[in-house]
Amino acid sequence: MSLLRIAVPNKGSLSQSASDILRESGYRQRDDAKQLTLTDTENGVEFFYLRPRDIALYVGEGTLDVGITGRDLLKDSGAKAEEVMGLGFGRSRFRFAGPRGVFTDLTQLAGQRIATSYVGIVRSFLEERGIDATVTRLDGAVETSIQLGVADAIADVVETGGTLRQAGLEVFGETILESEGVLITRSGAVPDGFEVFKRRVEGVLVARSYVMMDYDIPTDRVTDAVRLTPGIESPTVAPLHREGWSAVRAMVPRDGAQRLMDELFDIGARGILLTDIHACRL
Ligand SMILES: Nc1ncnc2c1ncn2[C@@H]1O[C@H](COP(=O)(O)OP(=O)(O)OP(=O)(O)O)[C@@H](O)[C@H]1O
Ligand SMILES: O=P(O)(O)OC[C@H]1O[C@H](OP(=O)(O)OP(=O)(O)O)[C@H](O)[C@@H]1O
Ligand SMILES: [Mg+2]
Repeated sequence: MSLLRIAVPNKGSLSQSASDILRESGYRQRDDAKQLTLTDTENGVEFFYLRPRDIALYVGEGTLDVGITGRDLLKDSGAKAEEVMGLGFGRSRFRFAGPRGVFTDLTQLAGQRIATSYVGIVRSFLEERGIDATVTRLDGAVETSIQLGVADAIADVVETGGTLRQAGLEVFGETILESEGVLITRSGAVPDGFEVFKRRVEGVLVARSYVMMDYDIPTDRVTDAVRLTPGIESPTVAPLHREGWSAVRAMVPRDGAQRLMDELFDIGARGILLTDIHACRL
């Protein structure tokens, strides 16, 4: 059987998190940052560690079957690859920014020079809005280009906003794109072995966002309790040895789990336990 060929970021913001999610999904990952490829025959996959910016290209061409990259990089590449799912890490916003107090509106960009590492995204965004500006590609440290007189405004990845602040810049206009790490395949293609890979990764994402909740409750209040913890399919309800009591087990979203415990306690639940889930198949 042929191996599923997967592209993984070799450097940058997405690299560590991408390897982590693959490892949690049960795949082997390199332990030397200089390693270029890794074959995991047991799991039927082969990993290629590549620049995140190049990954959509390889996948779009069909050279590699699956890739992990940023949504912004995928969009910027114009490659014939499509997002299968967001992976919840490497979250950022792609924004226009300029010197403090200079720009308030996107229309002011007309006739200006804009520096960015994401020329594809910026050009199509401006074109859609009929704004005519000069877009210049820089490799990085885009924030400094205004001070150096190369550009009037920039478009760049903003995470905490710290870099912009340091450069005396501020964002303006609507957010161009909300980005995160994404799983991609060639447009319209479902490579052999992809379903299993996808299910494993999905299992990790669910395990990260859900926890298992167990509690005991008087049987006459089970209906109310189950309304609070409906689970994914439906909660498990089992009789306790103690007459008139039941045990309930259900997966609940990690966010808000503490509040849920308070509410369950209020309606009479006791022995409420929260447990991490490490992996699952739904
Ligand atoms: N704080 C951040 N800075 C840069 N990119 C980020 C950040 N957070 C998430 N990302 C995402 O990482 C991807 C860019 O990865 P890439 O490796 O090209 O650049 P990088 O993380 O800036 O690394 P470097 O510039 O050090 O090579 C994009 O999808 C971007 O949205
Ligand atoms: O909002 P913040 O939390 O400050 O993060 C955003 C900054 O991080 C990235 O730069 P990076 O460090 O990758 O350098 P680069 O510009 O050379 O890519 C990005 O290009 C922004 O400059
Ligand atoms: Mg960078």
